Formats: sequence, C-alpha cells, structure tokens
Amino acid sequence: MGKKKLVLVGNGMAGVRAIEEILKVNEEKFDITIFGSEPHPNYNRILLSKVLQGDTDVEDITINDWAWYEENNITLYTGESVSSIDSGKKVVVTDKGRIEPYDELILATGSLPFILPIPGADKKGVTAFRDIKDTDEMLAASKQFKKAAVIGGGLLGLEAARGLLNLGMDVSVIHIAPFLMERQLDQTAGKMLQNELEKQGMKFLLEKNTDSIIGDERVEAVTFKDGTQVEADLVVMAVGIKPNIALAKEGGLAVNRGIIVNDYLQTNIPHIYAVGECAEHNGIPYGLVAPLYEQGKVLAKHICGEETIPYKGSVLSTQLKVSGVEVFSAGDFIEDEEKKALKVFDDQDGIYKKLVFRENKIVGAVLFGDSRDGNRLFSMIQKQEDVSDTMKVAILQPIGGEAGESFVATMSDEEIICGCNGVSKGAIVQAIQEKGCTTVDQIKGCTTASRSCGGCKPLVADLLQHTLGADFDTSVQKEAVCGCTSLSREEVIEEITLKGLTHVKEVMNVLGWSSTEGCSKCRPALNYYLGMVNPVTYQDERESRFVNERMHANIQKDGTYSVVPRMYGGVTNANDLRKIADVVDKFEIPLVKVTGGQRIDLFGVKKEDLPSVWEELDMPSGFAYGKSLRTVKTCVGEQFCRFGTQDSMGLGITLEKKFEGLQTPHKVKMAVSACPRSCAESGFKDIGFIGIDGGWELYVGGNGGTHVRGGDLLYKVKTDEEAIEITGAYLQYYRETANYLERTSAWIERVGLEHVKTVLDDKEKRDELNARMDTTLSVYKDPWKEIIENKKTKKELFELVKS
Ligand SMILES: Cc1cc2nc3c(=O)[nH]c(=O)nc-3n(C[C@H](O)[C@H](O)[C@H](O)COP(=O)(O)OP(=O)(O)OC[C@H]3O[C@@H](n4cnc5c(N)ncnc54)[C@H](O)[C@@H]3O)c2cc1C
Ligand SMILES: NC(=O)c1ccc[n+]([C@@H]2O[C@H](COP(=O)([O-])OP(=O)(O)OC[C@H]3O[C@@H](n4cnc5c(N)ncnc54)[C@H](O)[C@@H]3O)[C@@H](O)[C@H]2O)c1
Ligand code: SF4
Ligand code: FES
Repeated sequence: MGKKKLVLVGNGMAGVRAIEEILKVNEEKFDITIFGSEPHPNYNRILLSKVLQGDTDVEDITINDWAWYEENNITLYTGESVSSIDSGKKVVVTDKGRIEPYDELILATGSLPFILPIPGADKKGVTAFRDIKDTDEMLAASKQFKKAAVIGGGLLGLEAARGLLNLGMDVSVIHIAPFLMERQLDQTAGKMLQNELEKQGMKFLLEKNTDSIIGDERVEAVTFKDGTQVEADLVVMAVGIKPNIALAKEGGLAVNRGIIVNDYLQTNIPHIYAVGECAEHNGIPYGLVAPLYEQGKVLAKHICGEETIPYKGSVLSTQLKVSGVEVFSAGDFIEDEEKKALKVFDDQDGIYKKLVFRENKIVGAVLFGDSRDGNRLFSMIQKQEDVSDTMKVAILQPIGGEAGESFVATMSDEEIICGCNGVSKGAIVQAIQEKGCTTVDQIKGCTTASRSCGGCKPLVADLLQHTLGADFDTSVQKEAVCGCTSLSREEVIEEITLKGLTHVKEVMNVLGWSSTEGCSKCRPALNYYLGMVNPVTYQDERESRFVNERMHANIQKDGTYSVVPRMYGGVTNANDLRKIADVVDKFEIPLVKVTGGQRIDLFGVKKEDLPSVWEELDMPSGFAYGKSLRTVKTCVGEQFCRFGTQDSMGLGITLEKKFEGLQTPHKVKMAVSACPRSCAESGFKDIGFIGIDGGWELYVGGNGGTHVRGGDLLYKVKTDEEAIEITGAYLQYYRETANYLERTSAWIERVGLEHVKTVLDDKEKRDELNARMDTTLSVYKDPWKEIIENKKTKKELFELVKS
C-alpha cells in the first residue's frame, strides 16, 4: 500500500514538532507536505526575545533548516498560505491557487497578536511582536528613532521592552493593570519586578487605558483615556494573543476561542487534527510551548495508529526571559478561601517566595529573585504531591543542601529539568551515561532539553557537572562544534590536520560523531574547516552547504532566486549594463534593484533559468549568497570628489579582485572611502579604509546589521600595497581562528583587538598568513562558470526541479 498523504498547515513550533514526533513513531507512514505563510523554515519563535535583546541573531534561531525538510522527504511551501479546506473532497487550497489533497490534515496555524481596536493602530511605527518581520521592524526603528512605548506589561511586553532598552531606546511600558504580569504574578512579586526593571532603566505607566495613537503618517504619541499622553516613535502592542481560527471556521470545523479538539487532538471533522496555540482543549487554548509539545506527542501516536495515553491538559509554568531578573510562576498561584499561601519575603536580598496549597497539596508557586527551586516546585505541583507530613516551610529549602549548593543531586529521576520539552533528570542522566553526552549542546541533541527557551541550560550544566564529576571541567568548558560532538573547533581543526582527514563524513566517523549524518550546524562548519585547512586538495561538498550556497543564488520567499553579478568596487560600464538589461528583458526578470553594497540585484529569477542567466550575463558571481567576501563599496574619491585625498575606487577594485570568492567563516564586507566623510560607510564594515593625508586608516570589526558596531582602528598605513598586505593577513587570521558563522565583529570582541594587533605586528607571522592566503586564492574558480561548463551539476541542481 502506498503512503498516505499528510498535510500540515502552519510551519511553526507546534506543527513541525508534531511532524518530528510522527517521524519518530513511523517515518514511512506519510508523504508529508507543509504550508507556511512565513518565508522561513521552522524557527524558534521564543528566541525572538533574545534576538531583540542582542543575545543571538535571527540566522541562529532556525530549528529545522531547509536541508531537514529535504532529508525527510517533506515538501515545504513557504510564503504560501492555505486559504480554504474542502473536507468533503479532502483537499486544501492555497492563496497561490494550489490544490493539495490529503488523507490526514493537521492544522497548526498558531495565534494572531491581539491589536487594540483604537484609532491610529494602523499608523507607521506600530507593530506587534510575533515573528521575524516584527523583530526586524523593531530593530530597524531603533536605529532611526529614540522613543518606544510598549503596550502590555505581560511576558511579551516586558521581554520586548528589555530588548528595546538594549537597542538604546528610551522605553515606556503602558500597562492596564495596577501591577505587572498580573496573569502570572501576585501584587508583591509584580511590584518587586517593576522595581527591578526601573533600576534597569524601564519606565512604567500603570493603570493606563490607551485611547488612541496619534501622529501624521508615523506614530508620534499614545494618548490615554484619562487625558494624558506619552511620546513615542515606535509602539509595540503586546496585549495578548488570539488563536488563529479563521481557516478552520470557514472550513466548517467546530470552534470556540480556538479550534475545538478532543483528547487525541481530533477536531469534529474526521481526518482533521489541530495542535498548538490554535487548538482549544477542554476550553483552554494554550500559549506556551510545553503543552503544545505534549499535544504533539499524543497526536503523533494517534495519527500513526499507535496506542497512546490521551492528552488531559497541562499545568503551566512560566519564566521571564530578561537578564538580571529571576521570575517564576506556576499553577494556581492566587490564594482564596480554599487555597492558603505560605510566603517568604527577604527585603534585604530582594527575594520573595510563595507557595499556594489546596488542602495538603501544592497547587501554585511564585518565585522572585531566586527561581532555582522552580522546576522542583513545578514537579510537585504536577504530581499533586501530598505534603501533609512535611513542614511546609521546609519545602522552600532544597532538601539536604545548603543554600547555593546545586540541588540537582537532590532531585528525583522523574523530576523535570526542561519544562518546555518535558525532559526529566533521569532522561538526561541516561544520555550522559549511555550516550556519552558531555556538553549541554549534546544533551540538547540527544534529549531536546534546552532546545526551546534555553532557561534550563544552567540546570543541565549542573547535572552534567554532578554526573561527570572530575571529567566535567575539561569537557564542558569548551564550546563544542555542535550537539553531535564534544570536540571544539580548535580540536576538530587539529585532528583534521594531524590525521589528514579529507571529507566531512570521514571527520564524523573518525572523530566519533554521535550522529552519522551530522546536523545542519556541523556539516557546513566541517566543510568550511576542511577547505580552510586543505585549500588546494579539498573537494568542496555541495550537499554540506546551505541552500543559497548550493544554488549560488539567494532563494527568495516565493521560491525564485536573486542574482547579483560582481561589479568590482561598485563600478560598472555601458557594456555590463547592456548585458544586464538584455538578460532582464529576455528572462522577464520582474525586479532590478540597486543594493546597499553598490550592486545590481536581479530578483525573481526562476531556478531553471539560473544557468542561462549566468551564461548570458557572462560576468563573475557577486557571491551575494555566500559566507565569503561580498562587496567592496567605494566612494568616488580623488578622481572626482573635491574632498578626496586618495584613490578609493582604485584600492577598492584591487581588494575585490584579489579576495573575490574567498571562503570565510561568515560574510565579509569591505568599504573604501577617500576622506573622513566616509561616504562608503567604512566605519561599519568588517574591513573599512578611510583616506587621510598620506595614507589610509584601516578599521576592523564594524557591523551595520542587527547589532550595530563601529569599527576599531587597527592601523594607519601609507600605501595601497601595505593596505592589501595587512588586509590579507588579517583576513587569513580571521579565517583560521573564528568559529564558523562568527562575524568579524563578534570575533574581534572575543579574541580582542590587542591580540590581533600583536599577531599582525609580527612581520614573519604576517608573511606566513599571507602565504597561506595566496595558496587559498590560487585555486579559486568562478562558480557560475563552473556550473555552466558542468552539464551534470547543471542537470542535478537546476533541471530536475521538484514541483
Ligand atoms: C517573542 C516571543 C517569545 C516567546 N517566549 C516564550 C517562552 O519563553 N516560552 C514559551 O513556552 N513560549 C513562548 N512564546 C510562545 C511560543 O512561541 C508559542 O507558544 C509557539 O510558537 C506556538 O506555536 P504554534 O506552532 O502553535 O504557533 P506559531 O509558532 O505561531 O506557528 C504558526 C505558523 O502557522 C502559520 N500559518 C498560520 N495560518 C496559516 C495558513 N493558513 N497557511 C499556512 N501557514 C499558516 C503562521 O504564519 C505561523 O508561522 C513566545 C512567543 C513570542 C512571540
Ligand atoms: N517567557 C515566556 O514564557 C513568554 C514570553 C513572551 C511571550 N510568551 C507568550 O506569548 C503570548 C503573548 O504574550 P503577552 O504578554 O502578549 O500575553 P499575556 O496575555 O500574557 O499578557 C498581556 C498583558 O497585556 C495587558 N493588557 C491587556 N490589554 C491592555 C491594554 N489595553 N493596555 C495595556 N495593557 C494591556 C494585560 O493586562 C496582560 O498583562 C502568551 O501566550 C505568552 O505566554 C511567553
Ligand atoms: S568620502 Fe570623502 S572623498 Fe569620498 S566621496 Fe565622500 S567626501 Fe568625497
Ligand atoms: S526549559 Fe525551556 S528549553 Fe528547557
């Protein structure tokens, strides 16, 4: 019998986790198709708070990359929404007119942010905080504007506010209730939280009912029903969410607040399931991942025809992800006639703990200032543990341990360490003892603990330390390449060199990777390290690269590609422009756009047209897709500008011609400006030159992206030759010592400017670095040309198009 067709609507956290669970139960059962409205593969929405707070980048929060879908034979349509369901014909129809039949359908459409229905809510500068697009909007606004107002003092609003503070904005939180996070905290904890956040620089407007948002085109202020107002050039609405049920409702499914499901996540229509924030179980739509993942497990077994315990609802626990503040809340935390509270308040150290009991069972807890006991208390709440024989105040002390001592030792094996993923202490200890895990990353790979909000990482580390004893220090202090190995980047490179390893699979085999296929983190990294160590002999492994680098073009949200030909130093000529114009006409390319890096970008190129487009352009690849030198932006300089003291275009073109196609740990951008006015924005590039009287200043480690960083002055040099020599040595040192996917801005902060200077001050070392750089550059071939000439690759990559 052929495979059944399974369609998932919603490529978010709950839906894709349910698919992962299904693959674990029976990977052969279904032909899987996923539709996602967003243009990205499945990413960790939770970590958007951390992206905004500057702790991580959008690029690093992917959970399942494009390769994962390919490897699991899942057809993924991103940027495509399902617009209707015909449960009679068992098909779904998308906004692109695609009709997809299903045997089983899972709806995981998540939630929509609640937008206050007030005048001005549609003004420019008003945003929700739900997805990458919203996060990008806030990041962009913070670069241009100063004043932010966050409406909503719940978890999301406070995490957004902390992020905007980190981005240098002046932030006011507008809250309707008399104290913060009233859905998770009592008044005492809410007020303590406010106190702490005020110390961090946040301002609060409590008991304020927003009336309107005013301004011309863009927001200028928020007004309140009491007649007052607050100025703002950015307004973030974080006033709750509502399950996204429109599709289900229109398709005839039973809905209330969410899509109504039974204990097996079935809706009222046969063969249609709902999971995640869009689903309502026993009157409750959940808004945290832990219950959604529990639902996914039950759904997976049921849909695969295996026996399973029913889903009976979840007790919730939350933690605020704001650094410097420890807040934990779980269960039913408000006392009343039936529920009595035990409270401990330490005014000196700012600690507050409260337990709520119904009869002799703990039903809720609030912790402020010290949340280490959170997981233990949460386990007790979940288990409905009877504490009649325990002195209640003793519950607040970790059993058998002194305050400050790690209490993982005292936890029982069933106690949950990772609340998001429901991973117990016992499961982690088993992974350490039986699977040889020695790092937090490996534990994540083996058990999923710490894969979501990351809040349990310290506990996982404690447990590793406790279980491994003396072996812990050496193994866990270093950062492993990924969860498949305990080896660090340095160790892997050393082993590649010593053992003469020559391909990715061999590295994994010889160095004892825990997974034979590796993961999306280590495969591209190993491919880079191998190429860096053996530039002449290494055969690049296309399958280990990210999709853009495999295709040598940037994939866009509609599945077409963008193509950027090389234009050295941003300088072009009539002949190249004519070729570009002809290609645009011939291939009916819908958008031609000049980029920030002074290049011409052709958008909307069909995958199958890529080789012909390159052939007809007959220009080198601009590598706009690669972890390599992207562009050298130049100002017009002494040739035409009255202020120019140097030949910026000349130096820029020479640099770009020399280093084009160089593989680097992350993208590298350069700029050359011929005077301190810096029209090419040299101070915000990985490497930037600024012309001065008698030479150049060389700035390094600049970044104009998500986390803006001004470059540091590395050297002043007199001639173009010196400039090129230093650039070569600097870039090679970065290539040899940075972690894969580490931008120069992060690398220079990690290793230190002074350290890099010390290395480069040594002429002998500089010569060695430049010699290795020259060897690497000597084997460069233009990838577009190679593909045009290689019929096999051309066919494999571009002609066998999966529809
Ligand atoms: C900034 C932030 C921080 C958070 N922090 C935490 C935290 O610390 N801990 C925690 O437990 N939870 C946290 N959450 C909540 C958590 O992210 C959500 O509970 C979880 O993402 C919900 O998963 P889901 O799959 O149900 O919905 P989503 O992740 O929203 O996925 C639904 C997807 O379906 C797509 N979709 C909708 N309709 C269609 C359609 N018709 N066709 C195709 N695609 C469609 C949507 O575009 C979306 O991509 C946070 C949320 C945010 C926004
Ligand atoms: N750390 C975490 O666990 C975390 C972090 C972020 C988001 N989330 C989840 O994301 C979802 C959305 O978070 P949220 O904070 O928006 O939802 P929420 O419902 O928890 O909080 C919304 C807050 O906005 C306030 N509010 C409502 N109307 C208002 C108004 N007119 N003016 C001012 N304040 C108003 C409410 O009093 C409430 O405190 C939730 O499911 C939440 O659990 C969780
Ligand atoms: S950086 Fe100086 S030299 Fe270059 S264009 Fe601007 S003003 Fe002219
Ligand atoms: S508690 Fe959130 S990832 Fe473990």
